[in-house]
Amino acid sequence: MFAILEQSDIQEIHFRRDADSGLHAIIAIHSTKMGPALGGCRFLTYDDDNKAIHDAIRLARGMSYKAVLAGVKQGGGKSVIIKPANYDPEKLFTRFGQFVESLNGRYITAIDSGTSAFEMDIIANQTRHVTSTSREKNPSQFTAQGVFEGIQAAVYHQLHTEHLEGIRVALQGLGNVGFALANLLHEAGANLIVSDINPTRVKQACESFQAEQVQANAIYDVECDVFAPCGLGGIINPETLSRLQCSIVAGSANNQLATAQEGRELHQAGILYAPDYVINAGGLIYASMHHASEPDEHIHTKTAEISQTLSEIFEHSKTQNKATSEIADELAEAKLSAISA
Ligand SMILES: NC(=O)c1ccc[n+]([C@@H]2O[C@H](COP(=O)([O-])OP(=O)(O)OC[C@H]3O[C@@H](n4cnc5c(N)ncnc54)[C@H](O)[C@@H]3O)[C@@H](O)[C@H]2O)c1
Repeated sequence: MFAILEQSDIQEIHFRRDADSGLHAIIAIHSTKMGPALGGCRFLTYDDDNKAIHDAIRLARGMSYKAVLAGVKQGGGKSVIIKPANYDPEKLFTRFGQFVESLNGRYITAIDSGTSAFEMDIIANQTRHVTSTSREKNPSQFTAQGVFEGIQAAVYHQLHTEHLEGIRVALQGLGNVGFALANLLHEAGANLIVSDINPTRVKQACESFQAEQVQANAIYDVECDVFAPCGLGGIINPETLSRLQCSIVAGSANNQLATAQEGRELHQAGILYAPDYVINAGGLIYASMHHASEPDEHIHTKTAEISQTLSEIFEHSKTQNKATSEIADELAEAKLSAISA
């Protein structure tokens, strides 16, 4: 286990099992150097426990990198609850809230795939170290806004146009972020090709945004300007990469690259990749700054800085002929190591 922690430079990992509620939860904390670790709570089914542990670890590190490049005073953390076949949400998330509380504020939880304000409200009865409850705005709106502006920056850099009118965007995943992003893109005049494993979401997107639909696995083959992954991670992998017919990959999903190698290969293929943890920082910015009672205008200003950071990464990638994913990692690591422990 320590080898795994060392590999990802993880500071702490906590486990909680509760037989009564069926809770099997993991909280990974990458670093608290910049402040309490903040990161969402995933509630998904996993084939085996190791996959859940790896998810928590990888995502926690991404949160540190995300926070330091977004300029918010948080460390990186993530939690995963392995979704049981049968469960009472009130009981399960009450126990999880107690787990979060037991860490005395070193970890602050938030929504992520599989959780919503409903679960956060249950957690909030047990701890104040929680964001994105129903008393707050949905952070996904801020994530979508940041991704939208990041796509604009990528299109400007790669296609030399300031407008999204007529730009073809293949959007994978129409959940909290994907659907809000589709709305913004549609309003800006982009043409959408969408996929989701949930047919209801696809139908809604087709009706609302005059989007074309493709089967979930066919989204990689769509000829487009931008491929926007907004579902789950690991979708840029040896099987999918050679199929991509886009100029830009820019979406909200965390850990889009299966390995660092795919980042290099995208660069070699001339596809501009907007590093996931940079472009999708809007939700973290909102959660962090709202938790610290900062006014909305400061939150919007900070969210708008995402596209500036991306533009700098794109420029460095061009001048150094290096993958954007490597440039972003180097930038985040340099900033993190400049902060004293
Ligand atoms: N919500 C946020 O503010 C936020 C912030 C940063 C990063 N993210 C990341 O963005 C991604 C989406 O987040 P979300 O909150 O919208 O999650 P969500 O669970 O609301 O939506 C995910 C959507 O993807 C769909 N999906 C799953 N597998 C798919 C597949 N193979 N093909 C097509 N669609 C598929 C699901 O049916 C669902 O509609 C996740 O990777 C999440 O970690 C979200």
